[in-house]
This record gives sequence, C-alpha cells and structure tokens, in this order.
Amino acid sequence: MTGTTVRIVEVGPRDGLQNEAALVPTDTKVALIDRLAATGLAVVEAGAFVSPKWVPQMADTAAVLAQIRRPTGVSFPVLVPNERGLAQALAAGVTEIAVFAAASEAFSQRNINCSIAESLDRFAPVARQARDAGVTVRGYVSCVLGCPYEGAIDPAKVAEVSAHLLELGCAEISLGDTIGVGTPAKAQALIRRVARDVPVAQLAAHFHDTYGQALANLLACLDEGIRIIDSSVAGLGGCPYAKGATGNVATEDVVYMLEGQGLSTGVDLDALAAIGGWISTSINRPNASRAGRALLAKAG
Ligand SMILES: CC(C)(COP(=O)([O-])OP(=O)([O-])OC[C@H]1O[C@@H](n2cnc3c(N)ncnc32)[C@H](O)[C@@H]1OP(=O)([O-])[O-])[C@@H](O)C(=O)NCCC(=O)NCCSC(=O)C[C@@](C)(O)CC(=O)[O-]
Repeated sequence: MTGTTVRIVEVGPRDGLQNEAALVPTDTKVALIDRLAATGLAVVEAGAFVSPKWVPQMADTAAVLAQIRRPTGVSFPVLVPNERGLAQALAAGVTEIAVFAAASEAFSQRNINCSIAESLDRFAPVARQARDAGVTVRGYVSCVLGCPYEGAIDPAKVAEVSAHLLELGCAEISLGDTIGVGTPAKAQALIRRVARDVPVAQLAAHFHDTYGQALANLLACLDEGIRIIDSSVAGLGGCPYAKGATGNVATEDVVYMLEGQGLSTGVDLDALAAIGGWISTSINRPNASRAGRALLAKAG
C-alpha cells in the first residue's frame, strides 16, 4: 500500500457544523472553508441546500458559497435532498452535489421524511438534471453499520441502496456509520458485501467516532481497497437522532495515520491541526482530534 494516494473528503463545514446548536456565523464558515481548501485537501463539503426548518445551521449555504475563494483543483460539494435544492445549488455555481439516502427505513423517515424507495425516486430527476448540467453526483448511505432505531443493518440492504444510487448516476457512494457503532470485522464484512455490487474504487468510508472505532474501521476498509475517506477537522459534528453520537473521525487523526502507514494524502497536517484548534475555540467546543491536540501542544 505504501505510496498509494488516499483522497480525503473534508466534511467538517457541513456534517460537522450542521449539528451545532448555536448558529455559526457565515464569516466563520467562510474562513473555515477557505483555510481548509489551502491545506491540500481536494474536496471540502461546503453546505447543504436542505429545508432550513429541518437544519437551520445550513440556511446560509448560498451566502457561504458566494463568499468562499474557489481555488483550482478543490471542489466544494453541497448536499441536495430534492429538485428544489438542486436548483439552488446550480444557481450557486456548484460543480458537485451529494444526495443522501439511508439503509434504514426508520432513519430515512426521520432524516428526510420519506421511505428509502421514495427517496431514491426523488433522487432520480435530481441526479439526471445535475449530470445534464455537468455536475458530479455523490451518493451517501446512512446507518450502514447500525441504526439508532432499528439496530443492526443487513449489509445486503446497504449494497442494494448503494447499487441503486450508482444506477442513478452517482460517481461515488459514501458509506456512513452515522452513529459510530461499527467495529473492524463488521466494517470489513460490509465492504466485501457492497463491493460485490459497487466497484470498491467508487466507495468511500464515512465513519463517526462515537465508540472510538473509526480509525480501526478505516484500517480494515483500507485493507479492502477503500481509497476515499470522509472526515471532519477537529472531529466536528454529532447526530441529532442519536443521543451521545459524536462527530466524524477527525481529519487530523486520519492524515496522521495514513501518512504513518506510508500512504499519501497531499494534506499539510500542521496547517490542519492549526485550523482544528482555531475552529474549536471559535465555536467553543472541545477539539476532538487526538493528533491535532498533540501537534498543537508540541508546537507550543
Ligand atoms: C427533504 C426535506 C426537504 C423533506 O421535508 P418535508 O417536510 O417532507 O418536505 P416538503 O417538501 O413538504 O418541505 C417542507 C418545507 O421545506 C421547504 N423545502 C423543501 N425542500 C427545500 C430545500 N431543498 N431547500 C429549502 N427549503 C426546502 C419547503 O418549501 C417547505 O417549506 P414551508 O412550505 O413549510 O415553508 C427535509 O426533510 C430536509 O430538508 N431534510 C434534510 C435533513 C438533513 O439535512 N439531514 C442531515 C444531512 S444527512 C447526514 O448528515 C448523514 C450523512 C450524509 O452525513 C452521512 C452519515 O453520516 O450517515
């Protein structure tokens, strides 16, 4: 694996901040995204065109997109739940969107107020119109290793939803352990099952770190050929539907582990650690990155 490149999808400004109770000022979001985009990250998820009643924190996504610098080589995808969200995304000049489904019926209802089948029907015209406009589409599947309402999830269901998203034209499918309950053997079994229906090169691992298993799970996924990892600077985030659920695995921790394993990320870890420290202080939350805290302590 040494020398292999792993693409990191930074989801902090979206998945991380969407759960903050206090509204984060637009200027802070813009500064966060601009700083992240200067670290060597190729993808920084910038927001979501969802209902502001459901997720008030993402209500300023258009304003954020209007103000960020957009350096060449960095993409700034946004989440889109329906055609209305797509229209807003296209008006904002995005080049990449993500639709989001779940492998759990109960989670799908709570998150987007419809069944899995209804969500996939809803995404069909979204994906088609996006691709017609030259916009790349990513697909998320939530609850791939467990659901706060349904408990264990059958990997075959994850494979079925993932394959459907692929058929709709998603360029890649991100597998979300939304509540961070997975363990390495389960993560490995999941990837093996899903990879029977979706090429592993088109799969991303999106792990929350609630039970402290995310890095171990990622290693198991890397062994299975996964080369796209979602993570959140300073481990920002949580899940409104699962008490105690923490944010995504911290980007600093992922970069530290990958580079230590001889894998290449192209990301400036010291710069990332500084951003993690800054955003944690700015929004008054603990910095959840172990590597970030260690690097900041070392730097004095
Ligand atoms: C899907 C809906 C819209 C259905 O919501 P609904 O209430 O069933 O739909 P609706 O069509 O009846 O719309 C309700 C209201 O929202 C408005 N609306 C409708 N669409 C939009 C839009 N695009 N932008 C702005 N406003 C919108 C619409 O106009 C209406 O406003 P009202 O008439 O009541 O004033 C809603 O449930 C929703 O927005 N859900 C978003 C939930 C969300 O963002 N969750 C977090 C992201 S997923 C995630 O974090 C998991 C992930 C991806 O990270 C992976 C993992 O870790 O598992």
